Amino acid sequence: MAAPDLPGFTPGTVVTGASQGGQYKIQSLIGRGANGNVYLVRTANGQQAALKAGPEKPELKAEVEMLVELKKRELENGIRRSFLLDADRFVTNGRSIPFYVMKFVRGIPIDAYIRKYGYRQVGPAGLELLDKLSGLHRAGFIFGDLKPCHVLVEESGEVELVDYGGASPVGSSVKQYSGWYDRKYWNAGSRTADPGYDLFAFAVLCLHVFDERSLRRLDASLLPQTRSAEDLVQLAGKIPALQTFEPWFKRALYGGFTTSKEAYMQWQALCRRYPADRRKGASKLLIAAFCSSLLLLGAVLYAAFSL
Ligand SMILES: Nc1ncnc2c1ncn2[C@@H]1O[C@H](COP(=O)(O)OP(=O)(O)OP(=O)(O)O)[C@@H](O)[C@H]1O
Repeated sequence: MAAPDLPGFTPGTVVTGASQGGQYKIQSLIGRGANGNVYLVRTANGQQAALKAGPEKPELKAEVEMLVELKKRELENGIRRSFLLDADRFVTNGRSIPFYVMKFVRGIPIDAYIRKYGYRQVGPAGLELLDKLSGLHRAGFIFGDLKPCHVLVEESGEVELVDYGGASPVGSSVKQYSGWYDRKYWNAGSRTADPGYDLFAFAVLCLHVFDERSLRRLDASLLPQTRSAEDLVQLAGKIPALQTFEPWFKRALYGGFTTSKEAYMQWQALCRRYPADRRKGASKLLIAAFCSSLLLLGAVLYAAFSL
């Protein structure tokens, strides 16, 4: 269920943090999540950012605490570029509303991105995603609720995870998950947070993006107790566009990776065997076609004038 409207969070309002004084001017509502609403804002130095605010709820509090902890561990690991920019409270109309500010991701969900730019984009986008997951795992967390709407891809190809509400410390219980992406749903492992949980979800995400109909059919044909990783491995083997990555899917679905770095390395190696980047290929083709038509036009004009 989406969060309710927040009084005072209208375009033009300046949200001021009660303890740290950060100021954010609301531009528009981006969307509503279960734990709060996400707004596009402008910071005091003119940058765009995303601000999530919601009623006082333990889930939103946990989301902020997780992001604060992640930022701390990233700083310890020398990673300066953090997703979390600020976390504070806004006092308005006698109410104190918790909020946090994060990087604004100008991207589209990974499934829409692959449909828009061609199936070969799964190679580089997958690699970027595995890199992000690997950083998160090194910091001691798993993402948990990995699904297309939580993986946004920017025009540049950069991948960003949004909605850390399902992130859980390694070793704890995964607190937020979604049907197909959950390995327990497929009787393929527990809901204890480990890197393999996210890798399994990424494998199912690919099956969903590339052959939703077969995945749906498979799911409908099985009883809860008969679902298995084997069924997903077989499905992966039948999708021609994913054939290059078949050994990777097998390992991820059977829980064969010890770390996400290992998964990243194997994906990277398989990418080298993957046909060339369509986006670049397509633009090269367009340039070649444009140049040929110019040459043809020149030849026709030359022939016409020399007659
Ligand atoms: N940093 C961000 N930059 C751009 N868009 C964002 C950002 N964070 C969230 N969004 C978008 O805002 C909307 C609400 O996001 P939010 O993460 O709160 O919830 P959700 O993922 O839609 O739902 P739920 O929390 O119920 O799983 C989504 O459309 C999401 O893509």
